[in-house]
Amino acid sequence: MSLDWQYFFSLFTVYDFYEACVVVVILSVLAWVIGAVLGFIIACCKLSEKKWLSIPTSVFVWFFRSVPLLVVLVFVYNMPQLFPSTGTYLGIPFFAGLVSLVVTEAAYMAEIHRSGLLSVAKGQKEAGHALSIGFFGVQRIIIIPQAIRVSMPAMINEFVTIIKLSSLVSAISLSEILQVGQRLYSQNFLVLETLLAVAVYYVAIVTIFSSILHWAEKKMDIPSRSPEALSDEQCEILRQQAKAVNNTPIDATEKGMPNALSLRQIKKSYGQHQVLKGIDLNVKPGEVLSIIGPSGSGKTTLIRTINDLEKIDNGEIVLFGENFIKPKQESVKRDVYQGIKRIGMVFQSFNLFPHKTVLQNVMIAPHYHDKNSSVEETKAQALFLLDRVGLLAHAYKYPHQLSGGQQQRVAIARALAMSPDIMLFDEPTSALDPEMVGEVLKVIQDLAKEGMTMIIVTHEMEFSLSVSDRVIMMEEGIVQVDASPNEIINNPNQSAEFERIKEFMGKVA
Ligand SMILES: Nc1ncnc2c1ncn2[C@@H]1O[C@H](COP(=O)(O)OP(=O)(O)OP(=O)(O)O)[C@@H](O)[C@H]1O
Repeated sequence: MSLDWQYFFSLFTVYDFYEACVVVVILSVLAWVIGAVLGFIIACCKLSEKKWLSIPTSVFVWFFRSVPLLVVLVFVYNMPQLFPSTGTYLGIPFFAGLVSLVVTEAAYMAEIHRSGLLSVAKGQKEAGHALSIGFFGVQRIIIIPQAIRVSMPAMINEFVTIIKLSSLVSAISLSEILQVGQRLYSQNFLVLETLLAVAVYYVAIVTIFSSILHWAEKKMDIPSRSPEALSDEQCEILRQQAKAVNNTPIDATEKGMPNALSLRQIKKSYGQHQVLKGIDLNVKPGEVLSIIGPSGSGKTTLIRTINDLEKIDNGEIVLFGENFIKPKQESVKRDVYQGIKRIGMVFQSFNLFPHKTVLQNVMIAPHYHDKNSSVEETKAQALFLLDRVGLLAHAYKYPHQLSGGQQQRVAIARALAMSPDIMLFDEPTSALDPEMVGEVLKVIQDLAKEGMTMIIVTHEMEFSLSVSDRVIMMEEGIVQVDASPNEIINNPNQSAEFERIKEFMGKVA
């Protein structure tokens, strides 16, 4: 027996096949898009801490991933027997097929989106929070674009699966490609030739759409983008556009000026482990404070409480005499967000947004908060800040194209873009190679000279002595020493505490 090739080729002129192809494409695209959106909502609910959201959605995913599509399909198509009012839509094979594909795909897509969302580093959310961007803003601008990039290859794969699964809808008499083929071979019994043609139609659809989606995926692939550094001439043009950010330091000598920060009896525990044991600390406007101490003494935890990245259990933090942070149950969201806006934070691991250019990273917070400013205005100020940290030439690069030191300088510019009254630095040089430490410390030093109020957690002992007005040494969750660099170095009263801090500094340096 041999195949009837003439008949096989004639099947590519059958109009019904082309009509069926359109049905398959519309059904698949709709199922993919609706499934992706629904799947995203389900993934967010599944990740929620609220049990009434996470439990039902987990059950939904578990159920529809377990039941074969064919069963869902036949069940949905026959649903009007149970609920006659649904017959208007579910009695139509196309709608019954679409509903079945959507619920099944939503369950699969939810798992794809969940892994995408989980893949976005925790630091990204924290960086958004530190820029006082609200929950939905963080999701929209920072988390979702990154999660979708991670999910994209699996989602493309899912589209191919949907196209193939759409052939099952022939079971409820939808006139799709397989059904047209079945109709033909039931008349002439040329089964193999017809199924071969059916396969070619499916392969063609899958190939065309996979190519389009792979092209889109490539367009979204940030690591493959590598914009060049700008030339001196290009930098000069940008420099002309740059506009100074109005960041006049607060006049500390002004009469009646309250403390920039007052920490009162701050306590914080992780489970049974009390990390902060009642910290009292006042920081005057314009003061530079370094926090040093052995590993695990609570330095990072303390600085993170100052912009609400860690909740406090007890005490309060007052910002320029105004209510700011209180324990969770007493906390006023508005006070917290208003306060965070006045504080810039620089993290050990930079936490730049990898899907945004250097310039966009710096523009993101002012653009989000100041709806009255034009994009040009925000851009001009961002260019000014980038020039100030020596990175104007890298404005259009992505974070992955920069060295650690450069990334940290962008992070400083990003924090300064909010015109903060206080800057917090959490071990800003710990993740850097030794040769890059200097360039970051220089930027911090310049800020200190300009009168910026700063709290710096650092292991750079010499730097802390040279740049700070006061050095705080923490040990086991309490402030052991609070003194000026001069007192520490000269120790005029032969204080045992200062000897201890000198000994510690000697060991670390
Ligand atoms: N999210 C957390 N959950 C549980 N324990 C934590 C958490 N974060 C910090 N800790 C614990 O709190 C203590 C203080 O940690 P912290 O990071 O504040 O110390 P550190 O002084 O900054 O140390 P290092 O200099 O090594 O960064 C440590 O014992 C740490 O294990």
